[in-house]
Amino acid sequence: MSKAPADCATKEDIRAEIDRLDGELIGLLASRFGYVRRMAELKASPEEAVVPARIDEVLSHVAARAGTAGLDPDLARSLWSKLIDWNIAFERKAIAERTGGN
Ligand SMILES: O=C(O)C(=O)C[C@]1(C(=O)O)C=C[C@@H](O)C=C1
Repeated sequence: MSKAPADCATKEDIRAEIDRLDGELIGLLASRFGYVRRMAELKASPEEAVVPARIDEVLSHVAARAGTAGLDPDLARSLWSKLIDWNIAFERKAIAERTGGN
């Protein structure tokens, strides 16, 4: 059973909770990536991988939600920027391989 931070009495307790949450985060990130993979199948050319307006929207959303949740909005922006950069590179490559473009 999971323990709230205040109920953790030892460093081991805390690390067990961190490991549990990291596992959940990986599962969520893998689910998110499933949609990115599908998005790459629907885009017609590698140039479509970068969608600046949508990137701004996603970063604004996560920063706002982080702030509400008590997490630093800059941390959320930084993590999602990295994630989106990686997704863009993935999409570019996947679309180029499928269409023969570059
Ligand atoms: O919304 C898209 O078009 C996506 O491909 C998803 C996503 C993202 O990871 O959220 C990835 C790349 C785009 O430049 C913008 C957003």
